[in-house]
Amino acid sequence: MGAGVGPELSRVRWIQAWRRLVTARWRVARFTRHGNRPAAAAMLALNVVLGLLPAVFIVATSVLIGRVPAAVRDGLDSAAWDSLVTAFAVAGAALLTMQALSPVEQALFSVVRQSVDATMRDRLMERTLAASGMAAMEDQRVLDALARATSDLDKEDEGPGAGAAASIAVVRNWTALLSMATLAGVAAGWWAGAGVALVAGALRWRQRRQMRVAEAAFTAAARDLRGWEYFRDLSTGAAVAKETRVFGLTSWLADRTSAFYAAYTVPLQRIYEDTQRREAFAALASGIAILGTVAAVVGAQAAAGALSLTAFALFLQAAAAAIPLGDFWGRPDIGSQSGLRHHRAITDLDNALASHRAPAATEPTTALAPDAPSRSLDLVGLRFRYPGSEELVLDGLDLTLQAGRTTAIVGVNGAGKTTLVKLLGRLYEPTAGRIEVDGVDVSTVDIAAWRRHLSVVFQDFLRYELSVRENIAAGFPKAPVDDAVVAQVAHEAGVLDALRERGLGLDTPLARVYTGGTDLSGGQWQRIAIARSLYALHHGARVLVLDEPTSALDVRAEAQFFDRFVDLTRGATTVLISHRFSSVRRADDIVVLDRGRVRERGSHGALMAAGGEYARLFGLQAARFRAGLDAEGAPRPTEEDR
Ligand SMILES: Nc1ncnc2c1ncn2[C@@H]1O[C@H](COP(=O)(O)OP(=O)(O)OP(=O)(O)O)[C@@H](O)[C@H]1O
Repeated sequence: MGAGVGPELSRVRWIQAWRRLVTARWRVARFTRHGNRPAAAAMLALNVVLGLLPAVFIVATSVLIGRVPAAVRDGLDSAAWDSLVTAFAVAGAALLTMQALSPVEQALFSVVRQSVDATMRDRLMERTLAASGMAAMEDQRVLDALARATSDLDKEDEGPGAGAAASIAVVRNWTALLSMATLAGVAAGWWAGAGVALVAGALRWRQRRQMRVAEAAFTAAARDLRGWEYFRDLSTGAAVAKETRVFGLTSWLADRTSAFYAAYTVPLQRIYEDTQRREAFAALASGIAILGTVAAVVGAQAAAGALSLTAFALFLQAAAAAIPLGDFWGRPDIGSQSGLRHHRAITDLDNALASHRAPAATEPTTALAPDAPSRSLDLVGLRFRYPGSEELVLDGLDLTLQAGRTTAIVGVNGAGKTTLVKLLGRLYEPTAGRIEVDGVDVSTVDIAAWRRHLSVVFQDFLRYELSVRENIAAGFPKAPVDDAVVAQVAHEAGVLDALRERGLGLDTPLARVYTGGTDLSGGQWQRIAIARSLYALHHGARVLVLDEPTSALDVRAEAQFFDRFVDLTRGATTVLISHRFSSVRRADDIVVLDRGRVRERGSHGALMAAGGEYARLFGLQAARFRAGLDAEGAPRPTEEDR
């Protein structure tokens, strides 16, 4: 029984491998559905024609050669001469048509490639943005597949678009190869045609195998490739120019870049050389042996007069044209290999993202009142550990945030403050426990609807290379920009005055790469982020979360901001995270977070009177401020110093 299972299993494996190969190629070809279909159809028709034209040329020139003896014998007015001229005209027309159609085919290749790439880019964005939380974007498998799926987009000869276009372009080469083998068969017998097809096919197989082996090595080297790309961009990017120069990191960066480059290219090169040496030689030697035998037999037949001159010329030309078609096909080969790579990356990405997709809701989502929370936001027994981590960052946190009031959260580095912000934004789901809005478990609320209730200033907020207006209006992108509100919140956040002092306005691009553009100081950027969150409040957000919103503001600016804080937040439920006790003291409620739990809680007065951790830290900071030092003990800079 065991003897029978082996061949059966290997047959099944072959069938599976073949199906995988064909299915993947078919799927890559079907990328064309997402692009310019008329261009793809025209390209297909053109490639069939271009694939047949060499055969037309070879038949015509063979007929021409065959007619030469008769034409020479019978003279210019003979039928043989006329047919020689006709054959010459057909060969010339075939050649000229090939020359004329090739650039049109190239242009259609670009149209198909670009149109497919544009759609695939949008689909990739949709896929990744559809992941509602952060866990997917921190998953190595997702990041890896995403990097592979995006790395070839918009390249001239690589990517899904080039893959789709290449699936059509290969039709030309296969048509040409098959027509050459057919011609050789017609001219000298089926066995001669089969010999030509066998040699060209074997060379083709070796070529594709070499590409597959290199591809596998390339995939294995993906990590080194990412390292190389990272260090290459780092060493040429403007963002790091200051630090690399000040710390003299230039040669260190250059060494790292070269090391990663070598790590990913050297193994590839070795594989390439190995397969080139062993297999190319084997394929070439067997090719020469087969083709040599076939040519010798055909030549002997011709010499014996068993083959006409036309048939002999046809065989020779068809064989000579077929063999190079077994070699590397350039654009079609690079494109189809890259298309397969992209297809694999997309499949991997979908699989990796699927594990992060929330299970389909079994119950209808709960609707929130537009003014929720009107009573409270409750964190109930909240526990959380980051995916892949053992450490419990939040460990049974119970906390009620009164609606319309400001709760400040303080705590040492790593206490879990920012993690709490992420959970409030549902960038992660709690490991246990829940967040309730007026008694409604927020996990039962539509995530987009909940986020519309929320406005957040993240510690690492985004600095868009857009105008001041667009940077602020990003707080509520769903509605047309409301200029009056933009100006109002820019004024409230203190950014308008700072810009006007420099002769700048809301239209100023916040990037030096644009004409009239500028960059802002750290504190000024922070004011933009505050303005953005206030803009969201104007558009219906009810919960405002500020994670270290004034860390880059100077003392005077910070004091001014908090003087108007209650007025600015207009009764929103506000969570303020800060290391600066001077800014949290005015909060209605202060919570000291320690290792993911509430350690102390109360008003500033109550906590000071209790003489606990808050009082100790407050006293420490106040003493440092009196000594002219900041919270970390360094001399306190002004905003303009930054
Ligand atoms: N994405 C992440 N994956 C794994 N662990 C993380 C991640 N982000 C933060 N942590 C860990 O979670 C803990 C809490 O981090 P968190 O950023 O919430 O602290 P924090 O109180 O905001 O600190 P800080 O005052 O320095 O901003 C830390 O131990 C941190 O190392």
